[in-house]
Amino acid sequence: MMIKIVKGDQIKALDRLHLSLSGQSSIELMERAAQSFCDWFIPNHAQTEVVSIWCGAGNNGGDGFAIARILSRKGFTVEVKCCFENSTKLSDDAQRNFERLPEIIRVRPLDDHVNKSTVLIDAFLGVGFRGALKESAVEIIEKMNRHSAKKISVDIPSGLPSEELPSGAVFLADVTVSFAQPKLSLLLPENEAVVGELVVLDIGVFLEVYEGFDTDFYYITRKDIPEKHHRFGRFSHKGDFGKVMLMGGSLGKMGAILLTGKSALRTGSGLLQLNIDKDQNLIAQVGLTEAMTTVDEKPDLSGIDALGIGPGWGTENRLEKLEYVLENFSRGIVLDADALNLISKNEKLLLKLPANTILTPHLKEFDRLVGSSENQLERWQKAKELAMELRIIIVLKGANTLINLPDGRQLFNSTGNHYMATAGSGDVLTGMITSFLGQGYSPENAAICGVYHHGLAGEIASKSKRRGLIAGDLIQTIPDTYIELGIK
Ligand SMILES: NC(=O)C1=CN([C@@H]2O[C@H](COP(=O)(O)OP(=O)(O)OC[C@H]3O[C@@H](n4cnc5c(N)ncnc54)[C@H](O)[C@@H]3O)[C@@H](O)[C@H]2O)[C@@H](O)CC1
Ligand SMILES: Nc1ncnc2c1ncn2[C@@H]1O[C@H](COP(=O)(O)OP(=O)(O)O)[C@@H](O)[C@H]1O
Ligand SMILES: [K+]
Repeated sequence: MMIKIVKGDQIKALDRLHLSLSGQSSIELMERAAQSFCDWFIPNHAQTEVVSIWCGAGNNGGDGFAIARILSRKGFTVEVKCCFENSTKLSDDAQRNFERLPEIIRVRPLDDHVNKSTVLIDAFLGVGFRGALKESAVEIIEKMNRHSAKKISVDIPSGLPSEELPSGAVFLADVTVSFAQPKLSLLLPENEAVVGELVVLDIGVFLEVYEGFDTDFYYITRKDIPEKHHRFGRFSHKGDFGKVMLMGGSLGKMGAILLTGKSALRTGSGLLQLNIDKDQNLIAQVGLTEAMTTVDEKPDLSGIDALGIGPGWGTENRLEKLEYVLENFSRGIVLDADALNLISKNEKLLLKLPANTILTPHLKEFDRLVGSSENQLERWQKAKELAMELRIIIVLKGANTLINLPDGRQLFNSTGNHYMATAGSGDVLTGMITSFLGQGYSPENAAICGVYHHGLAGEIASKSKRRGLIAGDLIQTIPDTYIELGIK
């Protein structure tokens, strides 16, 4: 069961359902949210930081008061800035947490001067924000934005609607720490400057609770992955791990298909065959000793469990070969890079794609396929429609890669980081997804596991490599992703 990305205005109902199922009280859930925030905050910040928490009158403010209490008890210097008039009635849970503020915390009224804090936490408006901002709220947001401190939003930046782009003043966060599930607007690239780094914290909302909510958007988390993996036994042999064929590479671009091939092997493929140009055979054989090669224009596809096509391939004189494959193979195909570019130039190929073919375009490749979009929301919609119409899977790559399934579900990935924006990292993904297909995973699970492990490899590798991360590091780190997830 996967977390759904429930709309902002459904979150209250979601909470109610969780509370009735769990027997928890709303104040306990708020405490859990505040505690999770602090569990993330404390190891990432020195105790010498001076923290100013700007709290509104709703439950977002309630989170802020609870965070203030917990951080103060942990030794941080904390002050609370009340972003409401004295006469304002606070929400019940906000009021209770306001009353629980320890005396050591300085509580500043709305009109008090700006202080010398080094971290500003925005707990002013959360998902309960509706309509146009009141003038007084605009002033508060602008005041927060002028502050030179590091800026962290609780749940969502104040003024940002849950599903759209901001239409007025909005808090500009360096980091947004969201609870339970990311709100859709946090995943829009257009909102990057508003959201900053995105952290999503599990606050223990029961997964069953999500079932009744109507949305096609899902969020893939760590919990979803182990159950999707196949188990292999003591008597498993290399045939059980699948035989994959990869087509790609061309003069000057052999590296791409070699990366894809190494990635497939590291992901667990039993047998790998590279189909490459005849004059590039030596490079392939020397570059990847574990692989077999074929140089046939119409290679024998019998016995192949999955095919990955496109990295480094070029589009010159490839049309006939791609048609041959699409007409003669339907066991599991991943199309990437130049295979996608070839389809963009020959749209009729789209109609030849066997059901459940996996396409892995980055944004530009996707736009080449379907035409440009005004914004990311429109692009997501087009990806969904195309996947449904052709009964295929479209893996729209980028931060929070979006997997579009034939039944209309759209799954956002939660792993990965910007250090993965380096040449060849998409080729690595193609190898991983093809490998899982070859190991007998359903196309949906191959796409999910491929994308999740790929991003996780990026996270693990970037701990030591940072900006120096290259695609080869991702490949070397694939085995660590199995260890990290406890998959044998
Ligand atoms: N499952 C969850 O997601 C949980 C959510 N909690 C928190 O609860 C928040 C939602 O709380 P609420 O529903 O009380 O709402 P918020 O606190 O987000 O917003 C309500 C407040 O915003 C003001 N407001 C709304 N629209 C405005 C406008 N246009 N201009 C100026 N002011 C405006 C209201 O007057 C009210 O004071 C979440 O964002 C999160 O921080 C947590 O406490 C517990 C668990
Ligand atoms: N900012 C980012 N955050 C997370 N993942 C990213 C980011 N930038 C790129 N990636 C991932 O890296 C890969 C890049 O693929 P692609 O653009 O095809 O690269 P190449 O063509 O060089 O192989 C994709 O899987 C993408 O999701
Ligand atoms: K906020």
